[in-house]
Amino acid sequence: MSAVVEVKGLTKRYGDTTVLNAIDFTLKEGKIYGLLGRNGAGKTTIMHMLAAQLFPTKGTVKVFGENPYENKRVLDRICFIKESQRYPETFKVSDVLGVAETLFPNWDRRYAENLLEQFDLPRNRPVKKLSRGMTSSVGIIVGLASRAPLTIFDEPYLGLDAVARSMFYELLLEDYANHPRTVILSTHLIDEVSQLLEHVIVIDKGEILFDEEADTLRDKGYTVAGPAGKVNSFVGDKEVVSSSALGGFSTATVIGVSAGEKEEAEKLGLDIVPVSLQELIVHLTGKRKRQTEGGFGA
Ligand SMILES: Nc1ncnc2c1ncn2[C@@H]1O[C@H](COP(=O)(O)OP(=O)(O)OP(=O)(O)O)[C@@H](O)[C@H]1O
Repeated sequence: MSAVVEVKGLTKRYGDTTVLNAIDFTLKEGKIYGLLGRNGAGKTTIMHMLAAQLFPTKGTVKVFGENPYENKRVLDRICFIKESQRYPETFKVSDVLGVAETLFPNWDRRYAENLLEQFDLPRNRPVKKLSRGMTSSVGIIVGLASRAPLTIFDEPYLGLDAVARSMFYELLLEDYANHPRTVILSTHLIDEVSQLLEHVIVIDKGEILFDEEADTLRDKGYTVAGPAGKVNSFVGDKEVVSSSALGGFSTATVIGVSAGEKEEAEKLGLDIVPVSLQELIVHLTGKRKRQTEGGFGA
C-alpha cells in the first residue's frame, strides 16, 4: 500500500499559540481512518492543511506524493466535507450536485441521484431552505458520490438524526468496498463509527497521542468483573481506569491487558470484556489533561 498522505514536522501557530506541534503521520491507500480527539485538539486544522486550505507554520504536507498547494493534480483527487459547509445563496440541491460533477473526476451521477432518493432530499429546493440535517445530507451525498481517492469528512452530520447517520455509515462501508479509497472521518460519535474505522489517530493538544490500527486500540482496555478478591488479584498493579464494588463483587476497567492475561482472567472465572473505543479515548485524553495540570493522573 502506498502513502496517500505524508506529514512531517507539521506545526501550526497562531501568534504565540501552538495549535499543532511538529506532528508526523502517514496515511495509506484504501483505508478508513478515524481522526479523533477532544474539542480544540487540532483535527480540523490538520484536515484544512491536507486539503491545502491553510498553510503550515513549519513542516511538510505531501498528498499523493506532492505538495497540495495550488496543485490541481492533487486537489482534483481530494473531497473535503466540512461540518459547516456553506453553499451559494441561490443554489438548489441540484445545483450543488451539478457543480460537484464538474469538480470531481470520479463523480458518479447515477449514484448521486440514488443517494438523493435514499436521503429523501428534494432536488429543486434551495439549499438555504433545507433543515440543518438535510443540509448535512447534501454534504454526505457529495462526499460519497465524489469517489475522491482522498475523501475527508469533518463532523459531517450536524443535525442528522440517528436513522440517517446509520444510513451514512452503511452506505460508506458498502461504497468503500466497491470503490476502495482513503477516507478520513473526524467525529465525536466514536462508538457509532468504531466498527467502521480501520486505523485511528488520536490528537490531543496539537500532538499525536495514538496512531494505531483500530484492532490494536480495541485490545488495549478491558473491564473485568467477578468476586472482589479475584478481581483485585488480577488487577495487581495494572493501570485502573475505573472500579466499583458491591458486596463481595467488584468491577474494574484496566488498560494494557495482554492476550495471556486475558486467558488468565478467564481461567479465574472472571468476566472480561473489551472497553469501547470511546471509553478508552475519553480515559486516555482525560488522563493526559490531569497530568498536564499536575493533578492525580497515573
Ligand atoms: N484562526 C485561528 N486563530 C487562532 N486560533 C485558532 C484559529 N483557528 C483555530 N484556532 C485554534 O486552534 C485549536 C485547534 O482548533 P481545531 O479547529 O483544529 O480543533 P478540532 O480538534 O477540530 O476541534 P473540534 O473537535 O472542536 O472541532 C483551537 O484551540 C482553536 O481555537
